Amino acid sequence: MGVEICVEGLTKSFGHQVIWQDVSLTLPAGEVSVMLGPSGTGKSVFLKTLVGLLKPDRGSVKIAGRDITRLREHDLYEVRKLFGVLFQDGALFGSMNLYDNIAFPLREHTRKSESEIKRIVLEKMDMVGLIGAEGKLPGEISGGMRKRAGLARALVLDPEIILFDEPDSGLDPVRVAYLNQLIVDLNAQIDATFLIVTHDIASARQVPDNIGLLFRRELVMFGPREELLASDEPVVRQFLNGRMQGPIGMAEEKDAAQVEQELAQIDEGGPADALTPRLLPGAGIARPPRWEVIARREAERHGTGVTSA
Ligand SMILES: Nc1ncnc2c1ncn2[C@@H]1O[C@H](COP(=O)(O)OP(=O)(O)OP(=O)(O)O)[C@@H](O)[C@H]1O
Repeated sequence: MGVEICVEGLTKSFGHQVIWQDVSLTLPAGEVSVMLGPSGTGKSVFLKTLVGLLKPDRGSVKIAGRDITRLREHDLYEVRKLFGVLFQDGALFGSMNLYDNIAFPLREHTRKSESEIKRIVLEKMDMVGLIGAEGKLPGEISGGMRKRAGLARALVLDPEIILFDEPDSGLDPVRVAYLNQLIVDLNAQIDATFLIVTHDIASARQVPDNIGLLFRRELVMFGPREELLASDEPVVRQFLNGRMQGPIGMAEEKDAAQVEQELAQIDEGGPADALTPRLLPGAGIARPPRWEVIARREAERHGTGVTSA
């Protein structure tokens, strides 16, 4: 079972540049959450702060009840073992084949025998569909395969929390669809707490239990998927619909009068958006028990049993 992450009043600056302030949210144990936000709003900084790679100016990050912002390096090292992180490019060592890349955390952080390591590496490679590619170098495979190899490596220490930094960047839509399915299947199988930073709205609509949005140095909203997808908050609607009209500008925020004029001109036409159906785990993979509760909640809000297929 994954662990809950409870963030309270978190603020981070670099020099005089405030990245975000007073961020509070709870990532529920075992659930999938997505963090959205325009470029440069500090999503990667947020991930790094959760894992203790960056120290916030103020606030707390409680993981399994311990505030990691106050831990000494040795204790932080222990807490970090709860995490698996999938970096944007997979962060593989270019001179090592996939097997050795994936075995690396086990050889570094455990005293397991090579035969035990082999069992675990092959199990994780099987989970991400990479069996047969053990001997390949990262430079010899596609971007999608590199992501999956990075994911297998993030899984070998059986993490309670997995952070994904733009897992879909640089992938074609079909590979993104496969990766999303893999993420949903993995969550159902290992029950860890997932946080995904992405720019891909289609993924954000289908995959998570919860969605958050960072903008103007603040967390505009964080809550259940169906709540954000139905929100009238202009920033949320603009972002989820990928529109130019609204508070988010090309480089900076726009002035209030311009935003008001643009919003007045939007004709959304037709009935309010139907709730995008949730991506279900693949055949043979049991749905986590929480899905029943979520399906009921979504059906109540949207009037149909869209998620209980
Ligand atoms: N170590 C650092 N020192 C100083 N400034 C930093 C550091 N790391 C990040 N920043 C600044 O923090 C801001 C937010 O960066 P971050 O990469 O978290 O944004 P992001 O929302 O992930 O962007 P994108 O969606 O484009 O990946 C940027 O202005 C960046 O320059």
